[in-house]
Amino acid sequence: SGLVPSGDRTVQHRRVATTQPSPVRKISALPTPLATSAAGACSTPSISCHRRCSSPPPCSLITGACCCWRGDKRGCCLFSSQSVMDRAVEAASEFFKLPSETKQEFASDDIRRPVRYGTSSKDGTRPSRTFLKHYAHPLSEWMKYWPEKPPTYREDMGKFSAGVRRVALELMEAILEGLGLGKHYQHEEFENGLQLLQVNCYPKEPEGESAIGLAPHSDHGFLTILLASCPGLEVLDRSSDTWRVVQQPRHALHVHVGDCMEVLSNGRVKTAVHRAVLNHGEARISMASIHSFAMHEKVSVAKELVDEQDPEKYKESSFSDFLDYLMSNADKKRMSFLESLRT
Ligand SMILES: O=C(O)CCC(=O)C(=O)O
Ligand SMILES: [Fe+2]
Repeated sequence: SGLVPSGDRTVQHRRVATTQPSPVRKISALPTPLATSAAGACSTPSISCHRRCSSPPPCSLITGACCCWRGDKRGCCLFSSQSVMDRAVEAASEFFKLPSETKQEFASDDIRRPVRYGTSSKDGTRPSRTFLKHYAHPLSEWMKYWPEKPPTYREDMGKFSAGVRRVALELMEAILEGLGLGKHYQHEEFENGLQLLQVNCYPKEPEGESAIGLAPHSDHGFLTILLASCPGLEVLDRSSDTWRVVQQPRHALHVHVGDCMEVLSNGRVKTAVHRAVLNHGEARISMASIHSFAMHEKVSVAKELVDEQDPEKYKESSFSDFLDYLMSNADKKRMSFLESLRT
C-alpha cells in the first residue's frame, strides 16, 4: 500500500515457484447491478437497459443506479461488472501515460492530501512503482479532487469504487458473522467508513533481473480489494515463511484483510503481509481499494472477543493516528504501525 512504508520489514523471504495456488480467497466478479452512469441520457447506448428504474431521477453514481431513456421507456442502465473493471484499468492506464507535468500536479509528500501522485523505490535508485492515491467514499465529497484527465477517469473510477465498496461491505458482514459478532456489528461505523483507492503502475521487469515493485507490507484497513491487469502480487504464507504467488485470472478480485481486522478480532484474523513483484511480460496496473472506519473513528478490539484467557492484545487507534504515525519519524521507524499497537 505504501501505507506501511517500504523497508518496514527487514525479514527476507524466499520467492516460490509461480505455480503455487493462492492462499487467499478470490471472487470472480462483482455482484450486479453495479453503479452506472450519471443522470440523464444513457452514456453508453450500446449497453441494453433492461430493468425498470426503481429510484426517482436524477439517479447518480452515488446511489449506484442510472436512469436513462430508451425509446419511450425509462430504465436502469446496468453495466456489466466486467466492463466496469476493464474501464477502470483503462482509465488508470491512461492516467499514467499522461505527460509527467500533468501527473506532477498531484505530487505531494503530504500524506493527508486528498489526492496524491508519487513514486516509491525499493533500493533508492530506481523508482519501481508510480501511484495515485485518493479517497473514494463518499464519492460526492472526494471525486471533485480526482484527476480530470483522462476525461473518463472520474466516471470510470467512480463506478469501480462504488461497486467494490458494496462488495467490501458484504464481505465484512460475512466475516463479522464468522467471528460470532453478528453481521450488523458496528454497522454504522462501516457504513460511514473511509475508502482509499491506491492506483499503482509498475514497469515491466527488466530482462534478467527479478525486481520488487512494492516492498512487503500490510494494509491498514479492514479489507483490501485488489484488481490487477496481470500477475505480480505475492502474499506471505506465515506457516512456511514463503511467498505465495497470487493468480490473476481476468476480472478476478483479490481480497485480503488488513491491520484493523487483526485488531478488531483480537488477533484471530491476521493481517496479510504482501508485496508486488514486477511482471516480466508487461507493465502492470493494480488498484487496491482499502476499507476502514472514518478518519477519526477509533478501531478497537471487540470486547466480545476478550476474556481472561484472551486479554486485549491491541490498543485502539484511528486512521488519523495511523497517518500521524507514518509522518512521525518516518526514516527511523523500526516497527510497523500494527506492531506499535500491541499491548
Ligand atoms: O500491486 C499490487 O499487487 C499490490 C498493491 C498493494 O499492495 C497496495 O497498493 O497496497
Ligand atoms: Fe498493499
